[in-house]
Amino acid sequence: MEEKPKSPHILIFPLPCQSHVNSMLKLAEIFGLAGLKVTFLNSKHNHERLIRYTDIHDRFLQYSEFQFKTISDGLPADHPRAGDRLMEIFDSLSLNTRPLLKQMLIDTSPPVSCIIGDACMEFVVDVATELEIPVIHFRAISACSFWAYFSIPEMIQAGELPMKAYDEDMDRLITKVPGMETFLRFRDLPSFCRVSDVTDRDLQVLKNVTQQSPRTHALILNTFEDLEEPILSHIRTKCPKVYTIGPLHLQLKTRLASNVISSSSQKSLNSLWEVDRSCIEWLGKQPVRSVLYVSFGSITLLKREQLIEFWHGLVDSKQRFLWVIRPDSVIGEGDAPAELVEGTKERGHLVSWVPQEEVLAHQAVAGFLTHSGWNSTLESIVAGVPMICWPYFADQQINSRFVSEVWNLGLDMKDVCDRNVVEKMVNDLMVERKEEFMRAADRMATMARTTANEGGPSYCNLDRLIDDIKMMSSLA
Ligand SMILES: O=c1ccn([C@@H]2O[C@H](COP(=O)(O)OP(=O)(O)O[C@H]3O[C@H](CO)[C@@H](O)[C@H](O)[C@H]3O)[C@@H](O)[C@H]2O)c(=O)[nH]1
Ligand SMILES: C[C@H]1CC[C@@H]2C(C(=O)O)=CO[C@@H](O)[C@@H]21
Repeated sequence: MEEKPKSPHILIFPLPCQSHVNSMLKLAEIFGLAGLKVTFLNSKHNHERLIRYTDIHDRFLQYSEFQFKTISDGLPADHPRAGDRLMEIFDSLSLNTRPLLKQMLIDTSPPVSCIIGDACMEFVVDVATELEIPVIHFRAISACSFWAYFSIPEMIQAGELPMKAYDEDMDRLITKVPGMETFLRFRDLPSFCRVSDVTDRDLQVLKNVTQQSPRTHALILNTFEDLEEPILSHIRTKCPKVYTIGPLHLQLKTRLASNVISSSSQKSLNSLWEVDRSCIEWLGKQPVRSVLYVSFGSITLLKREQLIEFWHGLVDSKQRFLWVIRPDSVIGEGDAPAELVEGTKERGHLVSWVPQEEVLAHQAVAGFLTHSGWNSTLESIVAGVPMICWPYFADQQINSRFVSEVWNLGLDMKDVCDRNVVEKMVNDLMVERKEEFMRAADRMATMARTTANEGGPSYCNLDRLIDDIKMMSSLA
């Protein structure tokens, strides 16, 4: 009798950072919908907060072949895991988590047939190779950011990195990122490139992890061909097998809607904090397309003076605004300054955490002042909402350049925090150039929805990925 092909057992392991967890959790749920056996490996810290603030366990109970496992990220419980201190996680993972992962893989039964690992974690490829388990990389950033990181060795070789001195010409063009020679400035590079010494720890970490991706069976990117094809063709010269499956949040929604069995709620899993739904009621009282939504993601930290500059610019713009100020996001303070809360009542609404996809889809929202995190950028693209970009760190700098100069979906406020600039850009986006940006955003939103709908390129790529994983497992 023909031996039944082995069914895959996939271990999905994100960088223990909220947005990476949430992206890969969406992929995991799609695998659950496809009936695959999945072990989702989350850090203890993040899993406890997911349990506390979402319906994660009930939501995944319906997938009989799905299990959560947790692992220590090696950081103390009170570590902020935000701002630039987040970079400390890399050493901790490599030192503390690596041996735990190896032992877990040895002990897991049935054995793991394929690891989908966050491409930020170099040690995963090393451990998997030692145990002869195939690895597929998932990188939670844009193709353009990935490609800039991948080109760091060439930039160093050509003397384009590091910074020359602190009076560096931040607007000098970078020529060693193929496909970006005509518009990429030094200031648009990932923030880890703003160093005067190429041995800088963070630069080395990001350079080295990105160079690992060609070692893996394939690379998964949460993007789509219509958005980044020119850059994807460059990446494919180094990583031949790239699966573009984005926008992932839209793919999941599409697949949940067409799955008669799934009882999954559409409630957001993007929660490391209590979601405040008062914003939806407040939005319901605002005129159509009248509100600027303001949020800087799950990691950004702001100085008090920066917060005040944004506040004056928003109030002076005379536009309505919904502003997320995350509980841990103001350096040296707890919540937002009292005078800011008091002075905001007339046209603004302050909240600590919102269901962002729902907010961006609301008819009252006409613009998004964002830090250009990749998930926020994709969510804004899908919702057809133009952006003002104020990048904080990592891949955000290059995302904001593409939003403004390549995709024409908004304005880049990089490296500036001034009330007059905030006021002017808000008025440009919400009044002066509103129709222009809305038209461009609507065109891109249509392309995003087409690719993620059944039969679209991203949808079909994800089906191909599932078939690829099944094939790998049957050959194991
Ligand atoms: O009130 C809020 C604010 C944000 N979000 C969600 O939180 C996520 C934020 O993700 P993202 O926009 O990617 O920003 P970060 O949390 O900062 O993400 C980190 O990880 C990303 C890759 O996953 C990188 O692109 C970013 O630069 C990096 O900072 C999004 O899905 C939002 O929908 C909410 O649900 N409610
Ligand atoms: C901790 C940050 C360093 C880089 C990581 C990342 C990436 O995939 O390059 C994006 O932003 C952050 O989430 C991670």
